[in-house]
Amino acid sequence: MRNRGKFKYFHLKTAIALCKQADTGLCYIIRITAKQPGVSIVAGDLNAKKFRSQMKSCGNAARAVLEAVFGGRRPADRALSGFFRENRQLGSRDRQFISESVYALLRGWGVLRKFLPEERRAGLESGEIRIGRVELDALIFAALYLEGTNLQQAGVLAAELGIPWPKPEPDAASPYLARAAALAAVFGSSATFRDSDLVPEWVLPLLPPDFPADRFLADLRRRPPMWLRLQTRDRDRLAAELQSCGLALRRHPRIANAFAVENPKVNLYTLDSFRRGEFEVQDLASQCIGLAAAPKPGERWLDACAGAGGKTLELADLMERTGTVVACDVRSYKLDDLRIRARRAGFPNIVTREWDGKPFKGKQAGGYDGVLVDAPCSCSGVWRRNPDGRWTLKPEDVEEAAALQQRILEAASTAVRSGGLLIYATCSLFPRENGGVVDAFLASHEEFAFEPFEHPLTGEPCGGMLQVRSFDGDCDSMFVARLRRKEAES
Ligand SMILES: C[S@@+](CC[C@H](N)C(=O)[O-])C[C@H]1O[C@@H](n2cnc3c(N)ncnc32)[C@H](O)[C@@H]1O
Repeated sequence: MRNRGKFKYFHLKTAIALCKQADTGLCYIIRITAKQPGVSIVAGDLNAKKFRSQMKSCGNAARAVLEAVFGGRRPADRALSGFFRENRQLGSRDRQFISESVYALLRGWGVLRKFLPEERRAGLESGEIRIGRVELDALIFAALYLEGTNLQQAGVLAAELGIPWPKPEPDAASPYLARAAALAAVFGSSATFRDSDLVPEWVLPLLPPDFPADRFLADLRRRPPMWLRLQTRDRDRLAAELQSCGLALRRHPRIANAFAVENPKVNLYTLDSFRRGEFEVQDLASQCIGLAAAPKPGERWLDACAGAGGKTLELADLMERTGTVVACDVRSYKLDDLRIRARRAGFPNIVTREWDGKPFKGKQAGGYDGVLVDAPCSCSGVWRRNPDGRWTLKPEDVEEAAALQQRILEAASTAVRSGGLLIYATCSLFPRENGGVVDAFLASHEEFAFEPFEHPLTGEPCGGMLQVRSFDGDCDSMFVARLRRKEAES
């Protein structure tokens, strides 16, 4: 750090510095040019006073989220929405910065936790101690620096905390690990880092044997884009309308209804097109489940684990609003959201029903052309969006999930008619919950067999089971199996 009159400079990169004007508190990212002595402002005027108050809220939010997550009370998304509900004075920019910082903290936790002394780390992760304010601010700075996306804020934080700007080794093979090492140097930590720090140690051995762990781990460093599924055939008109609202959209090359939002800064839920039910936010991997099921118009389908109905709506849309999709869930309150979504889009072919999770009887038994079982799972496939799950899931949870999935698949399969389809899906990456459950089911159900289908994202043939991976489409990861019940001999 250097003092020059009323400016203080904090070096960010070789030729980039953060400049804080002492009298006004305004901060600038500046470029120091060799040709033209002096400086040019390249980013922002960030008001340090405002930023300090934003940081205070950010620290409060981060503490509330870490305590909820590690105390086993609530997942991060719910803890953060709770914090925003209790702090209604926060504007949309504050919320965005807070949310980005808290998620950066959780995404990089495997690296960042190494900067804490062992005892404090253990106490914090077991929910027994509160994290100190300075410690928390330093971790937020480290999280922002590590991801390299909010460097201006990281620069101001470093200045406030008196942390020298880390200097990563230039031309390192992994800039991310180089930034982690540079942080360790400024924190006086002797920790060393590997890509695999981004998940607990037990995770990689449970992935499929040929799984490209390097690509999986690289994806865990950033969240996937938001994906929309358009629910109207008038796609060009809707895409143009969304673009005119300031959204930058990228259409998936193979799936006509799937659009990535490159700049999710607009509140989608306030748009007229959303109120008309013309699109839903649904990850690309999740959209693959409906496409693998490929229900036909006029058919009768059962969505046995419908929850808030993301896939129910997709099935109903693929059926061109004809036939019937019966949406069930053992937690009937979850169907409330589904009803609202179905009404908003005016689907005439969705009905909801409670289910006790037991085998179907009477007319329901064998009463459906297709049954979808989108089973509750470890959710390891959505760790890009919900990074806290990486730090709270235990190996025994995977075993428990597999046992539950087996029971649900067994019970739901009774609703498939002779010659009908049974689709099993999870948002897990672990074969124990995926192929393991399907193979065990088939071993005691000779009347079902795999049915090949096309990979919705690539068009490649799949032999009846598919793991959609995050790097197949910059999305979440999901598993799907397509089974057909053999025609009964008459
Ligand atoms: C992965 S979520 C479903 C998500 C939903 N299909 C969607 O696309 O939005 C799994 C659902 O299975 C339900 N479920 C069904 N049987 C269950 C059981 N025996 N125990 C726990 N959850 C069960 C959960 O309530 C939950 O809503």
